[in-house]
Amino acid sequence: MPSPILELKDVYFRYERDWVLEHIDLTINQGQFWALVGPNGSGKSTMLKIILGLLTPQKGTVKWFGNDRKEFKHWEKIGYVSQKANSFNTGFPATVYEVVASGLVKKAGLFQRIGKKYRKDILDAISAVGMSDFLQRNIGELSGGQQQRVFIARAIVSKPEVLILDEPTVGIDHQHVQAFYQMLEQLNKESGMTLLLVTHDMGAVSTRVSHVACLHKHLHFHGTSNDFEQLDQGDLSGVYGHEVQLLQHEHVHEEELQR
Ligand SMILES: Nc1ncnc2c1ncn2[C@@H]1O[C@H](COP(=O)(O)OP(=O)(O)OP(=O)(O)O)[C@@H](O)[C@H]1O
Repeated sequence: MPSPILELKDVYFRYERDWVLEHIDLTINQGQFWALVGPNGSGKSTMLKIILGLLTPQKGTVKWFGNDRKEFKHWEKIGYVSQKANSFNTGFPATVYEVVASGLVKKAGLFQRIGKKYRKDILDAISAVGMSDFLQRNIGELSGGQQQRVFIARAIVSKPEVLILDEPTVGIDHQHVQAFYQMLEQLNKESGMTLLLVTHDMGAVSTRVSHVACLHKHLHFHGTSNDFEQLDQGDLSGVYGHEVQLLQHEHVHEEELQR
């Protein structure tokens, strides 16, 4: 039996009068690679905040590693790369090596020098995201996609068991997006790290991930990516109504808008 890492049971959440999330049941097991997809306003960020313990659902339970969220203390097991990572201040004077090393501050202690002891961990994390050739490069000199890889290295250098990524491809140009997903796939397969990727880009991820959850207030589908691929257009329209077109072609629209 695979061990559940994250379990949401019958979760409901509202900010004001209307429910934003209703009856959410989701179990993520060790080693799985999940995509949480949904159109704008479907509740992805809200669900993420609940998962990260930043919001408390009015109903239902959230368990991490079998422990109720309120009793769960081992947040170091969870790595998180926020959407904001790719709007990094490009004037910040730190090298790739230093940015990744800063991911160890909690583990090594703020006032302790992150010395030789952790050098291998830092180099391994940088290598896992394919950035070994840029060790001494200033972070501000890198492209959006390269910066995002460095932030993932910073999140994984302390060896979390789960990595959560919120719309990680937003600042990445179109031709590098597939290489970026490939890197995540490798991270999942080679190190067995459990991944949860939040995105509205359903078409781009469904072949890379092992599982898909489609959110639009409810979880309309959650299961393996193979089962997801079997859903036909009609089923998807049933899930998202008119928004299915937007979901599948949003990246094209974005490109057109930039022209
Ligand atoms: N702080 C808040 N107060 C009130 N309503 C909110 C708040 N944050 C979000 N909402 C509402 O909750 C619903 C879900 O929003 P949420 O940001 O979770 O969706 P999302 O899928 O992450 O959207 P996007 O892809 O645009 O980021 C929306 O109707 C939104 O307007």
